[in-house]
Amino acid sequence: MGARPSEVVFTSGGTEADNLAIKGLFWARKRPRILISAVEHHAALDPAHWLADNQGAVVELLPVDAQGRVHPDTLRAAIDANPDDVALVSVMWANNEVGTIQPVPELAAIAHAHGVPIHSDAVQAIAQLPVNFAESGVDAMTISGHKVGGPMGVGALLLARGVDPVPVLHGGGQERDVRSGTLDAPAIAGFAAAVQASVDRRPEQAPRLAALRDDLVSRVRQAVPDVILNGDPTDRLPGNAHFTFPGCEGDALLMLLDAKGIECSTGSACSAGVAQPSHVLLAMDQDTARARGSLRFSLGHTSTQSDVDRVADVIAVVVERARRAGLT
Ligand SMILES: Cc1ncc(COP(=O)(O)O)c(C=O)c1O
Repeated sequence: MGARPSEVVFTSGGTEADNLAIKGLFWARKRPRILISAVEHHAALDPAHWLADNQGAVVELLPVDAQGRVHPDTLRAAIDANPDDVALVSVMWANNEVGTIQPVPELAAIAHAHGVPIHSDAVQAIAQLPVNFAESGVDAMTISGHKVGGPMGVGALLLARGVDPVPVLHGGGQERDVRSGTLDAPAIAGFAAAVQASVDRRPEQAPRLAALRDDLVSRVRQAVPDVILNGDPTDRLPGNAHFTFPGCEGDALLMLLDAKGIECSTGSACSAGVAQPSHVLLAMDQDTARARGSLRFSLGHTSTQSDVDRVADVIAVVVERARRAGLT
């Protein structure tokens, strides 16, 4: 991934890596403003909000366009307002709900032009997109084992040389003294193998997934003509298709599809079960009803054409039934 061994700080997963980057850089920089995109995963948003509630941080949510992208001019204007006050910037590589890819190298160049460190959560991206830590220009990058087919409970913060966040965990001084604690070597070995396999296989997997996803999108559109594809139509994670089915409750769709053996997700998988419209869709200027009628299909290395065929075969009937059940 373009990181030197000394730039890999192992953690217990993406959540810890995001917390270390955001809290640690905020504490190290001793400046108030945290510029963070409005569509981040809660693992990045919540530590920023916690710092605002408890440590005097000023969190500025960078707005996104209707496709979920932070425009470079938006970041430039936010930093320019007072460059000396900015502790850090955090913008994810690709969104976990709608799949939109952010212009991270461009954003990194803007942050660096002002001497501000930038963190990117690349948890969703590394198996599906060419992500190179050194070339991206970011100072800190979050990755996680279980999103690349590796074990749960292990991840890493890639941390450029000379970037020194204040530790969240203090103790034995492991991992550059940034993350103390005896490392879970078996989990790390599994994580390393999974990252290696996913990076090696990406050149054939990504186009295969994109073709399956495109087929899924076009057949869902044929079956449900008023369906809306959320996120960027092309510049998105190859395995992501995120739809709004107008007039439906996402949870009703989820249950009807589950009964037919199809697993998908409303909102972020990590926050499913919490009956709130997705903050990502709301940030994309969607109204609550549209946000609540949304569903994400994720394709991965085990997905096949017959999985897509199955969705295409049942989606019209399922949507019809969910519409009759109505919005609550
Ligand atoms: C974009 C993103 N960041 C962070 C996380 C949290 O990672 P972990 O579950 O390894 O703590 C997730 C998990 O889904 C994610 O999708």
